[in-house]
Amino acid sequence: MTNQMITARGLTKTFRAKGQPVEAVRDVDLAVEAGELVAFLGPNGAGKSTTLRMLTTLLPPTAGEATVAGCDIRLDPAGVRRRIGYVGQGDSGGHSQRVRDELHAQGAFYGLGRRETRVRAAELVESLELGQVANRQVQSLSGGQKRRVDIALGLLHRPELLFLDEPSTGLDPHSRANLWEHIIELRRTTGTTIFLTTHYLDEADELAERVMVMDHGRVIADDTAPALKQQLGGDRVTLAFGSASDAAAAASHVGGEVHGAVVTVTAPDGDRALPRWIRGLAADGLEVTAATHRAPTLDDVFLALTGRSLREEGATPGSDEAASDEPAAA
Ligand SMILES: Nc1ncnc2c1ncn2[C@@H]1O[C@H](COP(=O)(O)OP(=O)(O)OP(=O)(O)O)[C@@H](O)[C@H]1O
Repeated sequence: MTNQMITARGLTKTFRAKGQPVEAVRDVDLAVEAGELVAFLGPNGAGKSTTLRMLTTLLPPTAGEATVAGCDIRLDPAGVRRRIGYVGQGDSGGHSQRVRDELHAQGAFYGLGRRETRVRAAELVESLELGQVANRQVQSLSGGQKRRVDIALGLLHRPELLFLDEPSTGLDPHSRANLWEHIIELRRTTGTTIFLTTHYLDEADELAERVMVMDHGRVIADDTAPALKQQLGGDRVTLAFGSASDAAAAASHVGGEVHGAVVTVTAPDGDRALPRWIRGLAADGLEVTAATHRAPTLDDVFLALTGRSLREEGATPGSDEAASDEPAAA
């Protein structure tokens, strides 16, 4: 039997802005099992934060139902809040207290005894490597250190489930990698279920066990990153020719799209097809002057699903795995 940590059916949120309805989340179904690390990926305005805010009882749904950590979000919001940790987008930068005092205050907020709070705070200071800064004011810390303090605050009461809303946004690549190491280590040692939102394709791809892609308020894909890429991405092969007319003639053999003198083809086994195509085209007098092959990315998945690129929307700031489609010399 599976142990569901989050289930949602028909979750919907419609805001009103300037008298007009804004359908932020539309009829979303979710199922997250205990212990999973799930990334909710999508462009700005897709509805990720609104979904998280409903699941964490910060926002009432317009329609639909959800159970989080065994509690109904409408009937037992206090039960949900006791069992979850939530780290929103706003960071702890404004906090003027020292890190350790901030953690102790959080323990008191959750009704933990003084001794238990101190033990737990010390554990988190150690596991999130905050020892060096534990006596500094939170507002004096770096962005990455502040996010680690936020995560420690979210985990103080030992929640079964941790929601993180864009934990790494605004961090430099080194701090992002460091934060992720901590998140993964925490998950490994505590088994806490983690449900997070991100814009970063590379993070979702490499680190999450399951990726849910959201667009215009709907979940449009839900699987492991390799499965999504296999089903929807396909390898990207580009072939360059001496002229646009050669490219057009080649496309009639191999399919794909023509941009000037370059043909781009999406194929499940592009690496094996590429030498075959080059030989076949040469036999027809069409010389490939340059070629590339690359494995599919989650952006290809998003493109296949929506016809748009997440990158074009500027939704992947700092994404450092941007793959070029410019062909190199063959
Ligand atoms: N309080 C509100 N009133 C009106 N519209 C809202 C409100 N909150 C969110 N929206 C709208 O709902 C849609 C979804 O917003 P949401 O913040 O959930 O998206 P998101 O995927 O989390 O985006 P981001 O990645 O930028 O945080 C957007 O069109 C947003 O403008």
